[in-house]
Amino acid sequence: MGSIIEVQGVSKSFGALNVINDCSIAVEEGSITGLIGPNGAGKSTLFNLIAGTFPVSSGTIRFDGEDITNIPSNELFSKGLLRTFQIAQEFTHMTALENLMMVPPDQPGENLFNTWFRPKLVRSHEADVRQRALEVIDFIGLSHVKNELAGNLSGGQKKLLELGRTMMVNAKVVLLDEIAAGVNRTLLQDLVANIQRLNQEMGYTFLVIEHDMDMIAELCDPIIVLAQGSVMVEGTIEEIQNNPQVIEAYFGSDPNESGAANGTD
Ligand SMILES: Nc1ncnc2c1ncn2[C@@H]1O[C@H](COP(=O)(O)OP(=O)(O)OP(=O)(O)O)[C@@H](O)[C@H]1O
Repeated sequence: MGSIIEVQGVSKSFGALNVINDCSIAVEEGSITGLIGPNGAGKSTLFNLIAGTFPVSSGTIRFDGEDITNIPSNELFSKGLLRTFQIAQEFTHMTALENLMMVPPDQPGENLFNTWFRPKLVRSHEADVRQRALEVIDFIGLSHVKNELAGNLSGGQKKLLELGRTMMVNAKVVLLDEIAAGVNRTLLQDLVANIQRLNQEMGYTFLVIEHDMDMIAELCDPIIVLAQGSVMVEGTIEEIQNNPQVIEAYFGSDPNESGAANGTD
């Protein structure tokens, strides 16, 4: 398979601060690609550029062969490029199931004409969406809390719900930004298993920013290491862990003191 995301020679500055410097990455379709790097390396900024949250200063970004440089995030969302950041704004006063049902864009119910003049169409569409939401909530293992308010879910359950929301639309690529943060080990295993299932069974491609190196090691191949806004090295977990440049970037000149490549920060 070819690349589904291609970042070519992208730079981004905030005022005088050059955060992304002539950066090029390619994300293979069907992969779970990791993006790691020391604090301040520019990982989140690169995500924001890919997801259309910030405009690039220069360079091009392609998604599924199409030039998407500076296309706004809502348009990318409908093309199937999703970032959990934008779907994390779950409505805390709504139930877990309702949160899933809120996701599909262009619901007939949102159209005034349909609501007033074609109520049957709205009702049947709602029934389809509800059925889909029930399947998704079962898939992610949250059926037992489907009627719980989203605000009452644990941190890990919210992350699973965020992942579930990507299943309500036809996602092709999902950008996961530190999804393991604050999630307990049991739910982390559920998250990992669900990401792998979405990858294998539904063909999702993932680009994953993660500080949890166990999760990176379990999930990601290849792994791209970003340092000072450019790619330092790309490879398997073994290649990354044994790369002297990576060890230097993370731990400075004396890796042995820090227990190299096991806890990134
Ligand atoms: N909107 C912004 N305006 C100005 N500077 C910014 C902005 N966003 C990020 N930066 C700066 O860009 C640099 C890279 O930040 P970024 O969050 O992309 O790094 P990161 O690799 O994701 O770091 P971390 O691992 O700590 O999350 C930092 O120096 C940060 O202060």
